[in-house]
Amino acid sequence: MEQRKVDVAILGAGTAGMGAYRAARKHTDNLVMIEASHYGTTCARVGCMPSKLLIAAADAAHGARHADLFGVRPGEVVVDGPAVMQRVRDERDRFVSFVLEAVENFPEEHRVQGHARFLSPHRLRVGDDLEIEAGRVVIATGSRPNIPGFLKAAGDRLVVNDDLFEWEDLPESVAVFGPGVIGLELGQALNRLGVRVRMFGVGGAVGPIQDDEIRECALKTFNDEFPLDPDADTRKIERTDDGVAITFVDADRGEVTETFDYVLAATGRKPNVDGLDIQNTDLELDDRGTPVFDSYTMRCGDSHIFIAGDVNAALPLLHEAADEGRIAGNNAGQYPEVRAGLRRVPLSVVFTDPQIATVGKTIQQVNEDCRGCFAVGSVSFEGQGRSRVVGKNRGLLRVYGEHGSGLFMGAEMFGPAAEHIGHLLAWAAQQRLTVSQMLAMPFYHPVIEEGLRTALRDLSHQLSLGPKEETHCLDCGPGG
Ligand SMILES: Cc1cc2nc3c(=O)[nH]c(=O)nc-3n(C[C@H](O)[C@H](O)[C@H](O)COP(=O)(O)OP(=O)(O)OC[C@H]3O[C@@H](n4cnc5c(N)ncnc54)[C@H](O)[C@@H]3O)c2cc1C
Ligand SMILES: NC(=O)c1ccc[n+]([C@@H]2O[C@H](COP(=O)([O-])OP(=O)(O)OC[C@H]3O[C@@H](n4cnc5c(N)ncnc54)[C@H](O)[C@@H]3O)[C@@H](O)[C@H]2O)c1
Repeated sequence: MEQRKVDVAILGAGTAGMGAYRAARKHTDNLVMIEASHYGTTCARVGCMPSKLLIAAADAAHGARHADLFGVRPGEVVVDGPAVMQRVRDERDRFVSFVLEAVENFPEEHRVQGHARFLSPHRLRVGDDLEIEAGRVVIATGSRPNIPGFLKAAGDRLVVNDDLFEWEDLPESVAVFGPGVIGLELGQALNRLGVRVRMFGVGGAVGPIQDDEIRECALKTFNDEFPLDPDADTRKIERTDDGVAITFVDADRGEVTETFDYVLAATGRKPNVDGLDIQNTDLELDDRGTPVFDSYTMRCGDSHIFIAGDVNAALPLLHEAADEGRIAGNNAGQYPEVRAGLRRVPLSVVFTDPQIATVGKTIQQVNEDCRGCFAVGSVSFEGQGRSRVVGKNRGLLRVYGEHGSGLFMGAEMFGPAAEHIGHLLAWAAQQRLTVSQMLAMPFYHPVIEEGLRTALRDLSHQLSLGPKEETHCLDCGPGG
């Protein structure tokens, strides 16, 4: 058995692990980054990037099909499945190659391949023939799809996001289980590429939406495109000669059976803690078996172990994994000195059409923090000038502010350009701006952001800080 002794060991070479490695290396050259599988990160290989590539193809098809709105008739729209999937893979491989290049630039002695697990708080076993004694450890092992047992009846036709990007062609039909972020993004994209899609949820959830009015609006809009039951009653799943037969209760038709080529499990992700023999660390675990940690230092209890990225199940997003990795790596490197790192205002974007953005506190958190003393401003994008001009006039934005202080607290949006408006709102929340300060900022004309101004004016009025928003106000140009 080979033995090594290092100052810092990092488990996982994803976004969080690589960030941790770079930060820790500023403090010591005696460190290792251990990767159980492929280098390249979840984001580039099977996550953010290939999903957005598929969505880009879907947007192109959708745009061509709806050009008629503008009097433009491109003719029959043909989706060439193999060409769509080829571009997804080619561009994906390009993104992955940049990550691989970065890893190859790390000194060879810093890179170890094999599955790591704890033998004791300071000792790690990697594969069968390496033992590492580590002064400090960063756990950055990511997450994997969580597949409910009943979906296994789909047999070889059960797929997760990783499999989908390897398809050589588009199938005829896909049943998507889980209308969460992954299910909505991939399901809508497949549907727009001509694949028959039906979406099955549980408990009524739609993506990350917490505001009931936004959820209603999103649910109705998605259902105009493909059937999405957020609380489906699925009776039976069976692998047949033709694919997968799913028996479920349809609101209009009662119990029906529909056959699909594939079942996509998008039913949430599971932190990769279970393969770590975490019980050998003596760390305190929460009721899901995840180590209890400080979200500013990423330190587990008062130990020498830090945890960053999807594995801690707190904010499973790319920019959060990068921040957490940096904080964890820095603290592991300079241990026993441990410092709080910069955490940002929560921001998430779902790349559906319309997009979903959530910013700052949820409506439930605002209610709790303000003890009920808050107001909501809103705007519908149906009549909003710029949104109508570009034919993207669907959706709703709701902004939350505190009575008295006039502080902007958070927002949820289902609408056009939510990826951009979400950023403006997150920057305002992080600067702790009041609604009046936000309204003092410039707004160009005609832009979708004028819709944000309308929502803020409404909020200002609801907080008794400003007049009622005029309908068709002329200083905003038509349709603010
Ligand atoms: C389909 C999809 C789309 C997404 N889209 C977006 C998006 O648009 N925007 C966004 O912000 N986020 C998105 N995400 C989320 C984002 O990809 C993750 O939050 C991010 O990649 C997490 O990085 P990580 O470093 O924690 O994990 P990973 O990148 O998964 O890295 C963990 C690494 O640890 C390794 N590992 C596991 N166990 C061990 C072990 N015992 N020993 C050694 N190594 C081990 C794994 O092999 C893996 O390489 C998406 C995710 C998916 C699945
Ligand atoms: N645009 C982005 O930023 C982006 C894109 C994709 C993924 N992600 C990240 O990846 C994480 C994981 O995504 P996800 O979509 O797997 O998880 P999720 O938690 O967003 O959604 C899972 C969905 O599956 C549903 N579900 C659970 N069990 C079910 C069952 N038995 N039948 C039907 N539905 C069921 C849940 O109610 C939920 O709606 C997200 O939380 C997000 O942080 C982000």
